[in-house]
Order: sequence, then C-alpha cells, then structure tokens
Amino acid sequence: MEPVISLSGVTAELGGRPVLRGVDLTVGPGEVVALLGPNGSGKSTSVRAAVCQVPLTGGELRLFGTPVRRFRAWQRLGYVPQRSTAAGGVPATVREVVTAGRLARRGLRPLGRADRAAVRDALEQVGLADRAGDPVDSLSGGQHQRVLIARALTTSPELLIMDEPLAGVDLASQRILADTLREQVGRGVAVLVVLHELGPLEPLIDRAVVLSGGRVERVVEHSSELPADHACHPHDELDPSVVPPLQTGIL
Ligand SMILES: Nc1ncnc2c1ncn2[C@@H]1O[C@H](COP(=O)(O)OP(=O)(O)OP(=O)(O)O)[C@@H](O)[C@H]1O
Repeated sequence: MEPVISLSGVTAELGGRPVLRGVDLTVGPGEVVALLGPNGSGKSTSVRAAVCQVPLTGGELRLFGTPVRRFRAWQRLGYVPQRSTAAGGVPATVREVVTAGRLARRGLRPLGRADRAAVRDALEQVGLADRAGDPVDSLSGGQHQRVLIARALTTSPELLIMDEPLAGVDLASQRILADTLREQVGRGVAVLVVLHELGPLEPLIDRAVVLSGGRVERVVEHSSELPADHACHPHDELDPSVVPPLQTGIL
C-alpha cells in the first residue's frame, strides 16, 4: 500500500547550515513510527519539513502519494507541534485553540454546525470537554498537550505528526495521551511521532527510525530491540566542527 508520507533523500538547511543530509523515511497507512535520536540530530526539523514549515533544499516529499508541491488535502494530516508553541502567551480558551485547527483548513468563514460538532468531538476524544471554556494557560502540561492533539483531530486526519508529545508531561498524563493515541490508531490513523523516551507509547510503536547528524542511522523494526542507553535517553550530539577547548589547568 502507498505510504501516507514518504521522505526520500530529503535535505534542508537552517541558518545556512545543513541540518538534514538525506533523510529517508516512510510511514504506511495505520502504521506508528517513532523518530528517535540525540538532541540536534534533526528530528524536529524532519517533521517540520514534512509539514512544509522548513523548505527542502533537495530530495522528495510525498504526502498520500502526491508530490508535496501538488498536495492540497491538508485536512488529511494533523500536526501537533512542540508544546511551547501552543498558545504563544495569547489568552485563549481551550475551545478557541482547538477551533483554530478547524479554521486553519476552512478559511475565515463563520463556524457552522459541523465545525462546532467536530471541535466538541475532538475535545471529548482527549477527555477535556469539561474544560472547553477554561484559559489554556490554566492547564497542566499534559492537559495542554491534549489540547494540541484535539486541535489536530478536528479535521479527522489520517496521519498524525507529533513532536515530542510526552516532553514535560507527568506519567499519569502520559498514560492518558497513550490512550488517546491508541484510540486513534484503532481507527486506522497513521502516526509519526518524535520521542525522547518511548514511555507508555512503546506498545503502540511499529517501527523506530533513529536519526544521527541529519541522517537515518538505523531503523528498528520493533522498539523492544532498542538498547536502553540509545536514543531513549537524550544526549547532545557531538558537532565535529567544534574543537574542544584546550585544557590548560594549573600543574
Ligand atoms: N532556527 C534554526 N536556525 C539555525 N539552526 C537551527 C534552527 N533550528 C534548529 N537548528 C539546528 O538544527 C539542528 C537540528 O535541530 P532539530 O531541532 O531538528 O534537532 P532535534 O533532533 O529535534 O533535537 P532535540 O532533541 O533537541 O529537539 C541542530 O543542530 C539545531 O541547532
């Protein structure tokens, strides 16, 4: 079956520096793929490139089989960015943030009944229907993350792309997030998720792709084969261009 997303030999630069150096990555329909690797290895840049937030300098990106330059069906894809970008300090209610996911795909026309129902349904799916009128700033880290997932679910996407959904989230909330995701996967939704630790998501993961230095270092067909000390525990990637400072010391 045709992949829902495929990156072939993708390269990208940030600040004039090559960050992605030929990333190959595919996610099939209904598949859950974890993107792992040390800090700075290019995980976030890969998913941001996949949703056109970072321009490619080379390679090919296809979404649902269509080259990205011809792709228009953005409602088939839900993107959950890193949590710090959720409300950006703007006072907004939970409902407003979630509604933004719906608006982004339909322009500035007034909300219809179907839009309101989709927002309600998305909030129910993440267990936050009772918090709809609350300011997002009053939520915990885990609840905040669930708001971002609800925002992505408003268009009933077939592919969810998530950037570190477990970061800064306590274990109880991680389990709730895992339940939400399990339900989506049960509906046949494919997932590409950047993770530092697999946590409660581990049983859901079909394949792990480990990045290093902007390239795929290896692909692990089952997450249980990942050594405990690799990728799941972040460490800064060594930059070969940086020469370590001379240790002078006093003898
Ligand atoms: N806006 C930017 N301008 C310049 N360089 C950037 C920018 N954003 C990221 N980079 C650099 O690109 C490289 C890859 O960053 P990226 O955020 O994709 O890594 P990551 O694997 O997601 O790391 P982390 O685990 O810390 O989130 C890093 O060396 C980073 O310093």
